[in-house]
Amino acid sequence: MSTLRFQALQEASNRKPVHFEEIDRKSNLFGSNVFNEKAMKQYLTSDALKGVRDAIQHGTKIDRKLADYIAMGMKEWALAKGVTHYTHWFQPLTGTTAEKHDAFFDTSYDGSDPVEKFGGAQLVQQEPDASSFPNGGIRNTFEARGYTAWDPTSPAFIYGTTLCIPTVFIAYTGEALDNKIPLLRALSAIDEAATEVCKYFDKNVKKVTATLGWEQEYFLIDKALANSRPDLMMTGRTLLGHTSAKGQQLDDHYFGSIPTRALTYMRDLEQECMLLGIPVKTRHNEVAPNQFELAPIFEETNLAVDHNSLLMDVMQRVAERHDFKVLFHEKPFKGVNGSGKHNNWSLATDTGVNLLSPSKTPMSNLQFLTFFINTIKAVNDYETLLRASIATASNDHRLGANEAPPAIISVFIGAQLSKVLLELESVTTGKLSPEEKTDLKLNVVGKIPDVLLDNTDRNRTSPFAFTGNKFEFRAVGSNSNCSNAMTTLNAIVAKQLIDFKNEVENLIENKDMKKDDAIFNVLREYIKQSKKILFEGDGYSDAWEKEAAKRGLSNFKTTPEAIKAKVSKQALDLFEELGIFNHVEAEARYEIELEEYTKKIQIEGRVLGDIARNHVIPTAIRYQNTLIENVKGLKEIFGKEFETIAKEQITLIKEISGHIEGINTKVLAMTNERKKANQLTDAQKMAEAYCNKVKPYFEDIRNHCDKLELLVDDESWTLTKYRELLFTK
Ligand SMILES: NC(=O)CC[C@H](N)C(=O)O
Repeated sequence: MSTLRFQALQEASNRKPVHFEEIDRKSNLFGSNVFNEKAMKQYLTSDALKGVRDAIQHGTKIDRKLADYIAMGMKEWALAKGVTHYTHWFQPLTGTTAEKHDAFFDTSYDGSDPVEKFGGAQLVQQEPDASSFPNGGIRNTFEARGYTAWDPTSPAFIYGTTLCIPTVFIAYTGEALDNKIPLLRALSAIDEAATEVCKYFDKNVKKVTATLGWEQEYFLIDKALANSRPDLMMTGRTLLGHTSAKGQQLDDHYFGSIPTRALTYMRDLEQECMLLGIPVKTRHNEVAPNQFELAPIFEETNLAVDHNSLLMDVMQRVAERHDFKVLFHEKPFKGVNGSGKHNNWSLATDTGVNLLSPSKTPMSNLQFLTFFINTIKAVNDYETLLRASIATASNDHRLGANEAPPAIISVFIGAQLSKVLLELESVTTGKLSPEEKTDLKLNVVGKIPDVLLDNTDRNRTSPFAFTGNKFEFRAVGSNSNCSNAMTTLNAIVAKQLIDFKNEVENLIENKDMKKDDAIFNVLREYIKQSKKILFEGDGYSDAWEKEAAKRGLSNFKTTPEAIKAKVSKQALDLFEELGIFNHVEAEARYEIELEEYTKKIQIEGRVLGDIARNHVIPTAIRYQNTLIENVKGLKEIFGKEFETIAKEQITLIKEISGHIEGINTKVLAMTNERKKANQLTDAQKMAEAYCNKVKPYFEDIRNHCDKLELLVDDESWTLTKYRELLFTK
């Protein structure tokens, strides 16, 4: 009998929910481990507090002296909470978070005078030994010149006994080495561009903040069971495994109550989130068995991205206490729903207006339409770049499969707003008559809040859907750091708003138009130019693939194809113009992503080869031997007659041999393709070889293994099965 699988099953079925009780109500706990306004007021001098506030609100630099004062306050606060270490917490291009802890504890040169020390220098800058973080050739490994620098816009927090200081990670030569720097640059670009456009409608607007509310989907699998699967442990997904007879067909998990163990985990997790100031609000079961979702209240984008990265780390740690393993992979199980991280995005002014929310007056609705239509136009013009921003080896499995949006980027706006756009499309070219303007304001623009009240339609098949007061970018993968998608989205909309302003100004200055006329004229043209991106139908259907191709929309099914858009002239110009990436940075990131893709497929190929040959084949042979023994026995007893009696067994023996042969040939062929691919020196070509030559063998090998799983005696099958992974609660 296969020991590991059955031991794991035994362990998992003996589990009881871990005892957990909330220590206080959420509102009392919220942010207690965050160096937020409340803590700063208590621990900082008024000058230091003002310094931090100015840095957050206006990007003002904090000088060294002030940094010393802030550090002093931060240290006192942290020590009072039992903290012993501090770390610069950053997000290198690995997609996860990194940290190197240092103790506050220090001594004088001769070892006397032990003290707790932490000054402005330690707060502001550190040089981690970061030579092995991906940098795409920006730095040589032998000169690990990268440093981390404090990002005061995301507050420091305590996790365990460590004070974590959110930082950017930057090369000595100034290039960004992380996910945060480009994001901050994009956020500042959209702030500037959107504020300018807002001034057409309200002169008091001084700042526009991009907001983000992510939804994190994940699978929760019993730790013992997850650990019993080498593929899950090494790659985050199952590379083989026959579909369970029961999957998500009955929707009984989706619409059922949350299983007790999972719920206890969620409560514990939510408490941690409260302490860390992550405003989680929603929890529920997701479509596939053992799949769940968690969502917070939206926040400023930089903070929201930090919170999501932190959350993913915390989720895994809390899961340990509950004997779970969290799977963030976009497609851990074939044949059932995968996991996304839908990014709900909007823009908010410092005067308290959500720019993507229609309101009561025609004027503010014209503002809404301006931002709404500009966003559509941005997605229309940069659909390939947006697709590239969510491209990863793991998300490739999800896009277009089992209730996940397709790889084609399109925008859903609902029937009502489609009607509004249709009406705006026919406004007069040039100056509008007073009657037309009044009519537009009263009957089209002015009616938007009412139409939206009835606009309850949602389209879950759309990768980019308007949902009443925000856009939901649904194509983002559950395992991704949101910053890639958010940097791109905010950048393309920023660029679009800059162009819009220029075009409106041009009409005002050179065509003698009034502001409103100019705005209507430009918007009308944008609507006409953005038709191809709008799609209201079923994004999962084959008909849409055909229609999208006719419209000239891209449909990149794999990462190597999709990410080329990151180094297109259009993208390089955009990033350069907005100061988000220079060409070196953009090229470096593209290389890093290609390399990451190649490595992921390489690892999967190796793990699959290993499991197929070292687990599946020996198990199959053992079972085949049992059958052979059985046939021999039957022959002994029945003589010639055995041929009829042992017919089924003989067929089975042959089938098993066929699959064994299939596995061996395919694994060998795959290994050869890998060797060939490894010879390639061009990163794009290598990734393509892994994608088009190596990866296709995965399905073949898997098919043979999965067939064997159905043939071989359950008792001797070593790999924990889909039904066990998905239905053990
Ligand atoms: N219910 C849903 O919205 C399913 C979403 C799906 N899990 C995705 O990958 O995006």
